Amino acid sequence: MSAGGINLLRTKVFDKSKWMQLPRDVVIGHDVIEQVPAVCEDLDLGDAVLIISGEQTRDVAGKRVEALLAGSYEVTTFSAAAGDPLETIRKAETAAAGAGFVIGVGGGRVIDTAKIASYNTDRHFISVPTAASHDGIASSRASVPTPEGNVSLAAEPPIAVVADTAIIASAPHRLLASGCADIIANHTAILDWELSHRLRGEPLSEYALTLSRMTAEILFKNADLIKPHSEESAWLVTKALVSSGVAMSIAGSSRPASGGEHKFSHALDRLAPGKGLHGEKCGIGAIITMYLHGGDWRGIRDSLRTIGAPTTPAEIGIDDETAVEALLAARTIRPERFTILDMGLTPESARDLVKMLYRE
Ligand SMILES: NC(=O)C1=CN([C@@H]2O[C@H](COP(=O)(O)OP(=O)(O)OC[C@H]3O[C@@H](n4cnc5c(N)ncnc54)[C@H](OP(=O)(O)O)[C@@H]3O)[C@@H](O)[C@H]2O)C=CC1
Ligand SMILES: O=C(CO)COP(=O)(O)O
Ligand SMILES: [Zn+2]
Repeated sequence: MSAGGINLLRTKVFDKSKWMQLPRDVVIGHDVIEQVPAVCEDLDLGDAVLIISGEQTRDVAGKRVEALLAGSYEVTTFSAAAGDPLETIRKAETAAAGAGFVIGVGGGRVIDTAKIASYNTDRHFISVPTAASHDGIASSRASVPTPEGNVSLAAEPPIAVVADTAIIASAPHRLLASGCADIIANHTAILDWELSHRLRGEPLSEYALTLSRMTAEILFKNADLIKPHSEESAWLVTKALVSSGVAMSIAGSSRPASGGEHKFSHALDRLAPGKGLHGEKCGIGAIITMYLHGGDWRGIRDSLRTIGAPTTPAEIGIDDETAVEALLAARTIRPERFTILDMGLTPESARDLVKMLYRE
């Protein structure tokens, strides 16, 4: 296979390409909300800003951001009140179209609304999380519940993240514990990804996978340092959430942080709406998927307990039969995402798993 001394096998044209979108400024720490004007100035995003926040988070931090920017920018506000998410997104898009850039100040739902509205109107987006409850803080993905199930959408990656640990530490501890559970669930998300790679040839990103695993391991090892209303805990968890979001951005999908445990959580979103937080449901699901992978499921359960996150469906008001239904329905959510829950789970085995692993 050689011509004129050149090995033809080795001259194959390299035609891979990838576009990763990562935040430009990430500011984390005590009282950094005061840095929002400096960040906007640094990024030179225009004169008109739309600030999206929620009913509670507007009081927690949205109004402060409005006040900080009022002197220098034309400020409009949008309340992403809980309700039909798709309708809220459409209304947010209309508001975003009239502004130069968008700031989302709130929890996961508010950040996702701001992210999608920015993407669909081609506006830059700044993420100001008020709680360390989910790893969408810094990612280029959004997760939206629809009547057909939860969809993972491409969204505007934040050009900046401003995470004030004083605000995050004063949020209800349940939100921080939920964020920890979302990260701990990366352990099983990765195992599902590797399984799909081995069985189905799904491409793996070693960098995204390693970053996601490392993030989960750091949190897992430091579970006993996570305390309610501690700014140091808020710091540790927020950094982990940013890092997990970056892993998703590197992969160009939520695969490094979302496997069967997330599909179980999304099935519960539909079967038991309003019960439990996103990360809480993912952590509960990860106990079962880790057991099925033959891994340290007790370790997952114990670290969730240490952090103060729930470990059984009953703790979030979900009965065992609904959990069984969610385990079985998980495979119908994003069916192209192959996970351990696609490997022959039956109603009987799902019932046995729920009984055995969620005993107390
Ligand atoms: N893009 C991604 O990759 C990801 C997206 N998600 C999405 O994020 C959402 C879940 O986020 P999550 O944060 O758990 O839930 P929510 O955004 O629903 O927030 C839960 C509640 O906490 C309140 N809250 C937030 N911060 C504070 C605070 N500092 N003090 C007091 N109350 C506060 C919110 O108030 P308010 O009423 O003001 O909103 C809301 O009532 C889901 O929609 C999920 O799909 C989750 C993981 C990853
Ligand atoms: O929640 C996520 C990662 O933690 C995003 O995952 P989904 O794509 O399953 O919504
Ligand atoms: Zn998640």
